[in-house]
Formats: sequence, structure tokens, C-alpha cells
Amino acid sequence: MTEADELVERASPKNIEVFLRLRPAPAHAAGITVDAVESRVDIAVQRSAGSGYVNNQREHYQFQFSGVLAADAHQDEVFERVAREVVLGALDGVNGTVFAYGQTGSGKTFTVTGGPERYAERGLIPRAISLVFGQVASRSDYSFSVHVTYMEVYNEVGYDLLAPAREVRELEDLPRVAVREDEAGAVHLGHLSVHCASSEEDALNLLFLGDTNRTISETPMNLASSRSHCIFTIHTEARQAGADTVRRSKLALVDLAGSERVLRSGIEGTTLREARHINLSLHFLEQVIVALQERSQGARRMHVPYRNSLMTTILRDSLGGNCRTVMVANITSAADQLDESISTCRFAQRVAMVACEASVNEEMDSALVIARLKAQVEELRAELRLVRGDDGDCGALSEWRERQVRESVDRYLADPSPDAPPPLGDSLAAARAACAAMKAKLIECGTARGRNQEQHDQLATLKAQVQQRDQEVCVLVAMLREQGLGADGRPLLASKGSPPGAHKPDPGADFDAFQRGHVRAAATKENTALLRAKYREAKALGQEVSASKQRIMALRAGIEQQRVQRALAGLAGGRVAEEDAACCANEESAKAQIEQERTSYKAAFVRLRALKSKIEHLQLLVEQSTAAMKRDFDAWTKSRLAAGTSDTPVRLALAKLTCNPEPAAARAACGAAAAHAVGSKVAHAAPDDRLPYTGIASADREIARFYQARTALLGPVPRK
Ligand SMILES: Nc1ncnc2c1ncn2[C@@H]1O[C@H](COP(=O)(O)OP(=O)(O)OP(=O)(O)O)[C@@H](O)[C@H]1O
Repeated sequence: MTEADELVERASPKNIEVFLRLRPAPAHAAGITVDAVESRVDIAVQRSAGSGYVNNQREHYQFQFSGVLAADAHQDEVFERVAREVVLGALDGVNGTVFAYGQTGSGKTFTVTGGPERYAERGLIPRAISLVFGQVASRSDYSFSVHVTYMEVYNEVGYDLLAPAREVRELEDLPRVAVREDEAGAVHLGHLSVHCASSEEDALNLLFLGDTNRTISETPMNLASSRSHCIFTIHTEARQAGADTVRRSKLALVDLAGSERVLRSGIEGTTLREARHINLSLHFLEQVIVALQERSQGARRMHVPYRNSLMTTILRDSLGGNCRTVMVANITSAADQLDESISTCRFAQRVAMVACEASVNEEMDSALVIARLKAQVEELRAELRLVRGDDGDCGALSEWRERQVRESVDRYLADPSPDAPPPLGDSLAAARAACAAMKAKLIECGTARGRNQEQHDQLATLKAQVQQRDQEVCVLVAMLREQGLGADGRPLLASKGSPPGAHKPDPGADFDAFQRGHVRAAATKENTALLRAKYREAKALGQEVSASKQRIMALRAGIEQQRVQRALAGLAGGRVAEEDAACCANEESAKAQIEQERTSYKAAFVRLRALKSKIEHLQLLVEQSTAAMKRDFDAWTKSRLAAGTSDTPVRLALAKLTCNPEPAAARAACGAAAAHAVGSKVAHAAPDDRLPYTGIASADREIARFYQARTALLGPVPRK
């Protein structure tokens, strides 16, 4: 079994998997019993003399599913069980589709997109995006590219929800998607913008943009999302390092329109026309499923009527084609929706019988293969000419040919690829000239490298000298500070509780002191302050972006609520024309506000993104400086220890010097230890000798104070 076969075997079950999700409802139907362990649902229908249910002869229905998600199932569980494997399969090159089916209000949008308020309520799309980018980051042997499309199908017309730079006030402002079939029967979608998403954030913003366009463009009579189908598609391309092949896949996440029957809802006018379209497209979906089910059961009937509706044409691959498909059948446990729930379960049973034919979509990357083959052909031709003795260049090469050979040698040396063809030319004379040119290059490089090495060594020695002296001064200054020498250069008395000689080495404090005196200190301090300011700015911008997002969501929720109220009032027959006009005006104003908010959201988001890269840059600078200072500090400590000159004697001596009331007793120890530790140059320098370091004026002052104190106790420093 090949690796690709194993992948399909693992990633794709034989049939479409169907999960049932039960939406909690206040008036729970006593007849619905869910057995999550056995993945079974039992529905008991009471005989009712007058009304008659879907099948009034039957009183008990039992449906088996691939999995059942009870009313208390959380969104993360739904994603793990329904979509995780499909998403992982898509990253391995297997197409995937997850679609939600069910009557209006049964929780399809909640399942696919999620609830608008709580992070924990994120639906399948945002979670799939998160998993995709998490995997992209962890699969370092592959390079991935991720693109996103988002379309809405309304009244049999497809609209691009991510149309770039358009003022969207109604659905017709969005470009219409053109569907085309090629000779091989593959479906292509024209005028559907494909957006590159380089991060999770990018993809989530595209989703948010599409959802906002969807809300703004809803027709007044359109009851929220229930009258249209939506398809969010993630396209991935994966290339393994060094391989000639590329894996491509499409992952479609589909929120279908409400599946309730028209007659039952008692609607009229535009809504009725819309409902007919929806019912028709879902009817065609059912026809396709029936045909596929018959085909799976071995029926001869080969024709599957995909072309009857836009939805089935687009989902052609997802339904019984090269795709791993999962359906979520959403039902509500409300008692008055029992018949719709039964018809959803029945449809789901049919879908579960449809076979899938998923395979890994792996192709040769033709551009790469052609380049490799061309180089091979050239190499073989040259070899053949050499073997045949078919030497075009008899004797010496002309000047022009020599230049050509030298250029091909340069190109060869500049090409980083290990497979670059050697520039042997097409004749023996050319091969000799190439070898000569190569030799000349090597000699030239060797000489240059020797010169460079010399300069480099000199520079390194000078740098090390400067660094060593810097560090010595820094440590000396730090120790003086720690020992509490005052501005007058006289030692202070030890504080209570710290008796003379009780001083303990403190590497943290030493490093702090070392850092303060380091040549990079000023720049690091400046960068840290700037970084803090940028953090504050980013925090404020982040709050602005999220407040803007919240406001858009609140406005959207307001529009939806108003529409539901209007529709209910319309059904109850209590709506008057003025009320209708006022509602329309309110909605228009809410849409205008959403548009405004969206503009400011976008602007703040762009600023935030720019700020993010600045912050990352500053963070890097600060991290680099701190790491360099740490390295210098470690190197210095190591070198002192290796030389047997741990600073402990200096500390002890200075402790004695500062605390001992008897200067004579400290004299010898301090002089010896200070000379030992900081090196004879510093210890024996005169107090007025300026140290040749830039940017350490304060260190100079400290040292001057040290010498004042030292002179007072030990007498003048002998000049060398
Ligand atoms: N499992 C659930 N837990 C909590 N609330 C839910 C759940 N499922 C749905 N809801 C809520 O029920 C309401 C209707 O759900 P939703 O809009 O997802 O239904 P729908 O099937 O997509 O309807 P439509 O066909 O009109 O788009 C929403 O307010 C949603 O937040």
C-alpha cells in the first residue's frame, strides 16, 4: 500500500458520515430520546386524530448515525468529532466538505459559524482555520499556501461575499459568480475572488468581512440567514522540501438554507418566491442523494442530476465525488417541530448511504520537472559529444568562447542548488577552459580569504581588548555601588543586620550592574522604553478593534431581531404600512452604521498590524541586546574564574574596607585584592587618568571617587 493509499484509508471512510446534532429548546419534545453511546435517536409520535404527522401510521422511528451530539454538546466537542479529521485530511491533500442541514432555527449557523458573543461558541469555520494554521506552523518539512473564498447562493444565483473594495448596500452590489464546466466535467467558479490568508488572523478577518457583507446585503424580506446557502472554502497547497510534487485540496464548510416545507410556514410574496427556490434547490439536492444512494446500492442508474441546481453543481465533488464528506443533521428538540425533525433524520439516513471516493490530490509541479529535465538533456548531450569525440573546438578557444565558458563557471558557482549542472561545455577544449577558470577562481578566493581572515583576526583581538576593559570597569563600579561608597568618596557604615564580612556574592545584582555599564545599555534602555510605549498603543488599538467588532455584532443582532419581529407581526397580520416603513428606515440606518464601523475597524486593524511588526522588531532588538550582554557577562565571569581571580576576595576586602573602623587592617587586603581582580592597568592608574571608553562618564566619576577613598585609606597610588 502506497503512502497516498494509506492516507486515504485513514482520512476517508467509505460513505458520507452523518452526525445528528440536537439543539436545546425550552419545550423539549418528550418523544425524542438520544442515545449518544449507541449513536441512535428514537422518536415516538403520539397519534393525533386531526392534524396527522409525516407518517401518521407510524408511532415510533429509530435512526442510526455515525455520531450523535446531544443538546449539551459543546462546540469544541462538535468540532473534534465532526471536522478535525476532515481538516487534517485536507492538509494531506484530500478534499473535504462539512455541511449542515436542517430546518430554520435548528442551529446550522451556530454549528458552522458559531454564536456571535462568546469565544467558546466559535463554530466549525473559525476552529478549522485555527487547526489549519496550527498545522502549517508545525509541519516544517512542508511549505503551505492557504487561500480562502466565501460565497452565498440566493435564489439560484451565487454572490461573492469577499468582493474586494466594494460598497455593499444590497446583495446586487456583490459580483455574481459564474459557474462553468470544462470538458472533463470539472466545475470552475468565475468572478469569485480568491484571497491569500497568510495567518489565522487574516483568514478570520476574511470570514468576519464575509459575514458582515452577508448581513448588510440581506433583503428586507429575507429572514436572516435562513433563505440562502453559504459556502466558505479553504484551499491549501502543500509542497514538501526537495520534492517535485504538490498536494492541493479544497475544504468546503457549508451552511445550507432552512429545509422546512413551504406550505407549512404559510408565507407569501417575495418570501414565498425565495422559499420556492430554496425548496427547489434542496429538492434537487435530495434527488442527487437518491441517485447516489441507488448507485451505491448497485443500481444501474448512472445519471446523477447535479446540473439541476447551482448548489448541487457546486457541491458536485462533495457529493459522491473525490471528497471526504461529513453532514451534520441539525434538529431541535421542540415539541412542535417533531415532523420537521423526522424528515431531517430521514434525509440524513439517505445521505449516509452515499459512497465517497476521496483520494490524495497530488500532482507533479510541472515547472520544476521541466527545468530539471532540460538540464539533464543538456548534460547528456554534452557527454555524448565528448564520448563521440565530436569536438567543435579544435585546439585553443576563441576569446569569445573563453568568455562564454568563464560566464558559465560564474553562473555555476553562484547557483546554490546541489543539482546545478557542471559547466563542462560541449567540447574537450571547453571543459579544459572551464577547469582552468574554476582553478583561477579558487586561487583568487583563497588569497582574498587569507586577507580577510587576517583583518578579521585583528579586529576580533581589538574588540576583545575593548570589551575586557569595559567589563572590568563595570564590575568595579558595581562593586563600589554595592558597598555604599557615598558621593564624597568616603565609605558608609554597614547597615544593621549586615555585619562586616557577611556580604554574599549575588550574580543577579552583578549582572544588573554589568548591564548598566555595558556599551549597549543606552540603546537597550531606549528600545525598552519604546517597546513599552508601543505595547500601550497596541493595547489601546486592540481595544478599539474589539469594541468596533462588538458594535458591528450588536448592530447585526439588532437587525436580525427586528426582522424576526416584523416577520412574526406579518404572519400574525398585525403589521401596518407606517410601521413597516419605520422598520425599514431603522434597518437602513443600522446598515449605514455597520458600514461606518467596518471602515473604522479596517483602518484600526491595518494600524494594529503595522504596529505588531514594529513591536516584534523591537522585541527582537531588546532580546538580542540582553543575550549579547549575558554572553559578555558569562565570558567575563568564566575568564576571571579560569585565571583564579574570582571577585570574592575583592568583595571581602571592600566589605572590610567600608566597614572596618581600623583602616590599617584593611589596607593590605584591599590593595592586593583590587589589583588582583581589576588588573594592574586599572588598579594602578592615577585617579585623574580618564579611561578611554565612550559613554561611561559616570563610570569615570565612580572610579575617581574610588581612588579618593582608596588614597585616603592607603595613601597615594604609585605611578608606573
Ligand atoms: N446548540 C446550541 N446551543 C445554544 N444555542 C443554540 C444552539 N444551536 C442554536 N442556538 C441558537 O439558536 C438560534 C438559531 O440558531 P441558528 O441561527 O444557528 O439556526 P439556523 O438553523 O442556522 O437557522 P437559519 O436556517 O435561519 O439560518 C441562534 O440564536 C443560536 O444562537
